[in-house]
Formats: sequence, structure tokens, C-alpha cells
Amino acid sequence: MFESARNSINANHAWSESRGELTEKKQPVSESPPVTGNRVTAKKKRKRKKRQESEKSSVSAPQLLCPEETLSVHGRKEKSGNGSEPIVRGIFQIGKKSHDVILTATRVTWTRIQPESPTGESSHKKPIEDFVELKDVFAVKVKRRRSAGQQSGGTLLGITLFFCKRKGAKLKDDTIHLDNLSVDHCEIWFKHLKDILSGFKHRPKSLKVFVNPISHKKDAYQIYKDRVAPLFKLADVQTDVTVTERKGHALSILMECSLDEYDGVVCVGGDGSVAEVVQGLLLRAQMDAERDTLSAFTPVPASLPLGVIPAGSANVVACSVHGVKHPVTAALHIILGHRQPVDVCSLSSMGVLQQFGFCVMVGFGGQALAVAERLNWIPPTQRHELALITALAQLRPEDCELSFIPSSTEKSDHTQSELEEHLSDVEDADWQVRRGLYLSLTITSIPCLCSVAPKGLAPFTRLNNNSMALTAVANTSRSEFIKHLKRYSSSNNPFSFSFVEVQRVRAVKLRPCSHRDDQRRDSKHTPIIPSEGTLTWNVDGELLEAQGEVLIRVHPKLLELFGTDVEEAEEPPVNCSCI
Ligand SMILES: Nc1ncnc2c1ncn2[C@@H]1O[C@H](COP(=O)(O)OP(=O)(O)OP(=O)(O)O)[C@@H](O)[C@H]1O
Repeated sequence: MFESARNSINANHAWSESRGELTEKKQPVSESPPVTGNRVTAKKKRKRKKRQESEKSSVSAPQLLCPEETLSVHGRKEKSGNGSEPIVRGIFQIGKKSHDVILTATRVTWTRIQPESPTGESSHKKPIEDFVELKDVFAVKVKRRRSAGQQSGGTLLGITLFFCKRKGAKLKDDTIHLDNLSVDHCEIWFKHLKDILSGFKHRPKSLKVFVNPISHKKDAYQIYKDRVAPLFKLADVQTDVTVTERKGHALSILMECSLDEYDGVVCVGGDGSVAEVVQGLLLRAQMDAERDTLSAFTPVPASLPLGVIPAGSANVVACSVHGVKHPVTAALHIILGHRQPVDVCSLSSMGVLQQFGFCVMVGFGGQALAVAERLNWIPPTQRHELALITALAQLRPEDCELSFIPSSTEKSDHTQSELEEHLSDVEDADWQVRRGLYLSLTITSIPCLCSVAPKGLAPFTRLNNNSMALTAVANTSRSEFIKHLKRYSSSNNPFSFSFVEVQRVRAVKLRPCSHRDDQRRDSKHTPIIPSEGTLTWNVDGELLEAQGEVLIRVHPKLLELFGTDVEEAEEPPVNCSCI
């Protein structure tokens, strides 16, 4: 019955949506659905007339029922019930069959009209009913038949609804064609559908889009042009696209441009590009709120939600809010205005804010990224594998003092600002302190789902549970460490090792130590003594050298992402071939 929106666009069908165009060339009003077929016998004609009369008596097309009920989705009080009262009802052809179609404030429902049996008895079979929820409909267009090259006008065929259907975590666009040649009929339906759709105020109408042309396989622009831009156009979302020319380009635009005209920002690229746009949105919010980022401060949330179209290699942020690496899913979440507040962490060194992010690593994660940066002349996939192998070969523990404030605040009655104030107060809190050799420390504020870790990098982080997950991997043998890493992509628990400690925390402090008890050292376990106390951090895939003590804090719901809360990535698990 359905065909994909983009597949169904052909030379002879065109969609428009102005009411002007609907009435521009009136078609002869027909109260019955169009009938296809060349030869209609007199008997068939009589039968059809009889059927049409019986249909007309029950559902003449169109019937206006209770138009004020549409007010319910416009934020005003519903007059009665739950929006299930019919607004308008009529007959359309769907596929090749006549259907009784009903529009309510929340859905379009259609039921096949049962033909009478030759004996005049009506069928005892229960009519098949189907429906689409209007919250999933993202466009309604007038459907016309146009000859090749014809730009406007054309024969009215009916109206088409473009909607989103779900298969697991994946969203796909689909269409339902409501065919009827009557202009009056279509006009009434079109108007009501448009009114209802314009009542979904959380859907963006204008977006600032950043595309990183060098992400991963260098196909981000193509992905945007072929798979995302046509959907934005169909949904009448205005876009202002910047193809970034250098690192820092998106950040500098976000710090300067007027954001008032946009309802959201979209980033097409990998996690590095997302990190830059997140940084831009949050720094801009602090600048507009006159927050002093050179001191310990309580940040304000970003003013616009962010949509992430995955075009990188791991796509951790996209997978965490979509469950899949699928540009169409990401685009539909944006168009339908699905918003998910997310916790963000900030990393400060010597009291000065260095970066906002979702996933902060030091030790193995930082060392592997540093190697990858040095190998940037190698294509991305080979580079990441080679960097992993090199970092594993050079595996050395970091000698650190690790402190953290455990968190128990999963649910809270505090307001957003009270919660932020409470969590920002790290001075008077009870810090737990550990001193030791660590192979890897990972702190995440979101689950960080991806194909190499479908269940995420941490056992209990949610997108907005007001806390971060700290995974501390103490010094162990290389083979045990590899066993731990491999478990991320398998069904075994990567945290059930004696050398792995996981904590739910609201703040973490890490101080590199340069003196160790010499007794504990041997050639294998010689720790990295950071030069002048500098550690190499990996913040969302970007390298950061930070001197001295580093403080990482969680900031609940500091940003909204277009997407939803997902339990697990539905990407097929990928085992790293090199370990
Ligand atoms: N035109 C450009 N030239 C060079 N670098 C750019 C350009 N535009 C953006 N960047 C930078 O490229 C960096 C990497 O981007 P991104 O993460 O999207 O790609 P990737 O590293 O290939 O993907 P992944 O992180 O998934 O492996 C980002 O830091 C971004 O700021």
C-alpha cells in the first residue's frame, strides 16, 4: 500500500501545498472516488450507482463534523474527550480501493468500504481499519499529475500524507495517498491537516546546519544532500547550511551569529564535529548570560537544541540518542521535534574551563588518540586500528591521585537551577580519594553507545540522570586489559574484573603524581610520569593537554539533543579486528 516518499516522486506526480494552487484550476467536483478501468458494463454501472448511493447515505464526502475539536493540538483546552472525535470524514481511494476516511485531532483512520455481495447482502467480514498518528505525520501535500517539464497546475489527484514509521530504533519516511478528484473535498481535508500540523509547536521551522566535508569517508555533504535535505524540504524546514572550511569554523560562527532566527542547530559529521558544535552552543550560552568561564561557575543551558546527522566512524553521540547510525532516523527526529535533554560534563584545569563534552578519557584512550593524530596521513579505518595496536604495545599506567564525589541523585525534586547549584558545589562535598596506577580512566555523562560498545561505555549512565559514570581500570597485564576491552563488543560484562572499578559520580578530580613508591615499579609497570604534570586527555575524540589537577563536573540537562532515550545501540556489534 505504501511507497517511500522519495521513491514515489516521479515525473508525472507533483506535490504542492498552497491553497491557492488547490483552487487555481478547479476540477469537476465529484462526490465519489475516481474509478479506474476502461470498460464499465451497464450492469456494473447500475451496481456502482447503487453502492455509491448507499455510501453517500452513510459517509457523503466530505462531511464536516466538529471542527473546533482541532483546537486541542493547538495548546488550547479540548472541548471533550481525548481528541478522538471526528473533525471531517469522507471517501478516498487508497491504493485501488475506496475507503471511509476519518480525521480526528490525533489520527487519520481509514476503513475499506465493503462491496455488496451479488445477492445484496453485506459482508460479515470485519472491515480492515488502519490509521496513522498525526504526531508522526511531517508533511501534507496536494498531489497532481503533471506532464514532463510542467511546473505548476496539473490534474488534481488527491492529497498525500508523509509520515514516519518506526522499525526498532530506525525511523523511515513513508507516504499514504488519499485520492479524490474533488477540489472542494481535498481543500477541506488539506486545510484541517495543515492546521493540525502547524499546532505542533516543538517542531523546528528554521535550522542552522554545519556539514564537515572531511568527516570519516568525506561523504558528509553527499549524505546531507541526498538523504537529509529532501526531507527537510518536504517538511518545509528552512535551512542555512555552512560547509565548514577548517577546524574551529563552526565554533567561530556559533560565537558570533544571531541565533534568534533558528529553532535548532544541526551537525553533519563525526563526534569531533559534534564536540565542536556543542562547545560553540554552550560557550555562546555562557557568553550571552555573562558567565565568567575563567572561574568556577554554574553554566546556563544552550539556547537551541542540537541535531546530529551521523557521518563519522564511531558516531557515539548519534547512537546514544537514536540507537542507530542512520541519517534518515536522525533527520526525522529533528523534523518531528523529538527532544531529549542530556547531561554534559565540563573539564576545567587549574580552575579554568577547558571544554564541555560527553565522554572524557585519560590513559589508554588519550594515548591511542595521540598516536592516531600523529598518523593522520593514513586513511581513518587503518589509522584507528594502527593507533590501537601501537597504544596497546606501548601500554603504560598513569600514576595519579583520583578523587570523586559519589552521586545518588538519580531522581530529584529540585528545580533545574537548584540541582545545578547543588551539583556545582564541589568544595564542601565528601570526596573519596584513591592513589594508584591506572591504565585507563573514562568519565561519561551519556551512555556512549556505538557499534564497538552496543551497551555503551558505562554500566549505568542514562542521558539525563544527573550523574556521570566513572570507569577506572587499575594497572594489570596487557592480556587482561585486552580481555576487558574485548568484552565491550560482546555480551559479557566488561566491568566484572577485579582491576575495574565503576562509580556513579557527580565530580571527578585527577592529579598526576610524579613520585611513586619505587618498590612497586618494575620495567613492565613503569608508569608514565607526565612531563610537568601534564596529562593527555581525549574529550569526545579531541585531544586536550591539561596541566596539573583537572576537575570534571556533571551539568544536568545542559543541552537538548534531537532524539530519544535508547537502551542499546541496534548497530551490529563490531569486534575490533586488531585486538
Ligand atoms: N574543512 C575542514 N578541514 C579540516 N578539519 C575540519 C574541517 N571542518 C571541520 N573540521 C574538523 O574536523 C575534525 C574531525 O571531524 P569529525 O569528527 O567529524 O571527523 P572524523 O574524525 O573523521 O570522524 P570520527 O570522529 O567519527 O572518527 C573536527 O574537529 C572538526 O572541527
